[in-house]
Amino acid sequence: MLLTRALRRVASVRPAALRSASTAAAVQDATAAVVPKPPPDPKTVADMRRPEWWYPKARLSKRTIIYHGGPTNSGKTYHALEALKRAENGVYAGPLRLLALEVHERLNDAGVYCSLFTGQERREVPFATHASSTIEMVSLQERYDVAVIDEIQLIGSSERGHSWTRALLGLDAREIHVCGALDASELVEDLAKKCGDDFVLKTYERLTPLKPLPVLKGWRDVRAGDCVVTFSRDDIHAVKRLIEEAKPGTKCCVVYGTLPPETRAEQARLFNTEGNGYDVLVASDAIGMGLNLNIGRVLFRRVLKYAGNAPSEARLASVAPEYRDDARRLGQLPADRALVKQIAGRAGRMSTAFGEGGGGVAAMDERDAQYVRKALNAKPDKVTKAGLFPPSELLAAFARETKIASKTDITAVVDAFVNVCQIDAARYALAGHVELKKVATQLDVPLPLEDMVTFCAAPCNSSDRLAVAMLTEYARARARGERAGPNVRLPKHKPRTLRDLHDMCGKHNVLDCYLWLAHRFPETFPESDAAMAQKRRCIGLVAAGLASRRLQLPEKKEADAKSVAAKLVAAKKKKPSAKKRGRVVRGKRSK
Ligand SMILES: Nc1ncnc2c1ncn2[C@@H]1O[C@H](COP(=O)(O)OP(=O)(O)OP(=O)(O)O)[C@@H](O)[C@H]1O
Ligand SMILES: [Mg+2]
Repeated sequence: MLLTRALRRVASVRPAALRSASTAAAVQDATAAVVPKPPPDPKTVADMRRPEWWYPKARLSKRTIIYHGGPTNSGKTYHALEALKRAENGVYAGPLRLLALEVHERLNDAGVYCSLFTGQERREVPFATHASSTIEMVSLQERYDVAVIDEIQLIGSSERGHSWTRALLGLDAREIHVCGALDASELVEDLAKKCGDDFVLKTYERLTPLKPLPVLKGWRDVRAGDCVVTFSRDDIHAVKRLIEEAKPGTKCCVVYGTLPPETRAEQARLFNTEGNGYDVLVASDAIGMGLNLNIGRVLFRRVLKYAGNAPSEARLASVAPEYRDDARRLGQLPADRALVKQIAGRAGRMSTAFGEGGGGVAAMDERDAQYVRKALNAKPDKVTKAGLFPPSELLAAFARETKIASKTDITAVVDAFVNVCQIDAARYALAGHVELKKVATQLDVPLPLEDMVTFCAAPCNSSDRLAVAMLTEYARARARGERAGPNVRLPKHKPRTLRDLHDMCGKHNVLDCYLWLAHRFPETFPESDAAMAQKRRCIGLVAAGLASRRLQLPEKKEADAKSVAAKLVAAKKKKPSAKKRGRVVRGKRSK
C-alpha cells in the first residue's frame, strides 16, 4: 500500500493502471497479518519505462506538438514566438537566463504581459497572461494555450537533457512549439506518439548566407561587428587587450560563462548598441545558443577547449589527427563540431545590421580554418535518446521502500537506483546523475534526500572552490535547522587584477546560489533582500573591473599552457591510491 501511495504521488500513474496496482496492494495488505510481507522489488520501485505517466494532467488531453526544425538563424524561434504572442496564455522555456530575459522583454514590448521566472529571479508582471522561464523552472501546474520549448536538441544532453524531457512530456498545453536543429525531430515525434499527441514538422532554411572566409592576418584586421571566439576566460581578456592595443579607439565587450548573467546581458546590450565604441565582442561558447547579437563575422581565435582531465587514449582516437598532439600535451580538445556550427551561426543574423549581406566565419590559422569549414558542412548527429532523471520524490520513495541504501547518502541511493532502474533504452538515457553525484560528494552533508537533490541542482559553479565551500556551509545550516545569511564579504574597490575579477564573479555566484536557495527554503535563508543588495554591488564592481584599462592580466599565456602540460605529465606519472584520492578531495573541500 505504501508503495502504491508513493507511486501514485510520485509517478502519478494513470488511474486505470493505478486501480489494478492498488487492488493488488489491498489484497497484499489483507494477507499481511498472516504472511510476512516480502520486501518490495527494487526494480518495480525504480520502473521508469513509461515516464509519460508521471504527468497525468498532461495526458488528460491530446496536445499538438509542432516541431520547428532547421539550421541556425532560420526563424524557428521567431515563428514559435509569433504563435505564443497570438495565444490567450502561454509559456516560453529556454536553455539560458539570457534567452528567457530576451523573450520576456520581446513579449512585453509587443504588448503581451509576460512574467519572468528563472532560478534566482521572479519578475511578476501584473495581469500577466504569459511567462518566460528557464527550462528547469517551467511550471507544469498550469494549463496553457501555447507553450514554446526552445533548443529542443538539448534533450539529448547527458547533463541537462532530463529538463527538456520533463517539459516535453509534462507541459499541459493545447499546442507545444518545439524549436531546434532537425537532429531531434524523429525522437520528439516518437515521444509525441507515446503520449498520444499529434505531431507536425515544419522545416526552415537559413535566412541569410554564412560564408567561410580566409584566415585572418592579425588583430589589425578585426573590424566593427566581429566576434572573436576562444574557450578560456583568461584568453578572452588577453585577446580583448591585444585588439584594443592594435586598434586604438576600439572597445571590446566580453561574454563568458562565469560572468554574472546580468553582466553578460549588459555586455551584449553594449555590443548591440551602435555608436558607443563597443564594436567588437570577445566571447566563449556562452554566446552559442539562440541569442540575437549584432555580429557580422565570427572569428575563431582557437578551437581548442580545456577538457578537464588528460584525455584517455580511447578518447584521443576520436580526436581529429591534427589535434592529437595538442590534446595530449595541453589537455585540450577541439570543440565539438555541432558547437562550432552553432557558434558560427551567430554571424549575419536577420534583423541585425549584418542581416542583408549575410555572415562570415574565419579562424586565425589554417588548421583551425579547415576544422571550422568541416564543421559547417558536417552532417548533424541524430539525437536518439532523451535524458531522463527520476523526480526527487521517486528517489526518496525508492530509498524509503527498498532500504537498499541509507536514506541520507544520496550517492549510494543514486548508484543503487541506477543499478536496478528499468528504462526504455531505445528512447531514453539516464541524465544528470553524474553531475548530481559530483556535487553531492563535494557537499558531503547529511541532508534529507529531497533537500540534497535540491542543493545539488543549485546554480553553483562546481569548479569554483569558494562557491562549493559556501554551498556546503548553507547545506550544513539547513541540516542543523539553523538560519543562515549570505555571509559574503565584498571589497570596497573595483578588481585590480584578473584574478580579483574572477573572485568577484565567484562571489556573485555564491550570492546567486543563496537567492536560489532562499526561493526554495525561505525559513533557512531569510536574507534575500540583503543578498540582492550585495549582488547588485557585485555586478557594479564587475562592470568597473571590465571597463578598467588597467586591469592586470596574468604574465604570459604560454607559461600557463606549459604549466598545464607539466601538471598533466606529473599527474600521469604519479597516480595516488584510491585511499589517498579520497583524502585529497576531502582536504580540498575543507579549505
Ligand atoms: N519572418 C520573419 N520576419 C522578421 N524577422 C524574422 C523572421 N524570421 C526570423 N526573423 C528574425 O531573424 C532572427 C533570427 O531568427 P530566430 O531567432 O528565430 O532564428 P533561429 O532559427 O531560432 O536561430 P537559432 O537556431 O540560432 O536559435 C531574429 O532576430 C528574428 O526576429
Ligand atoms: Mg532560436
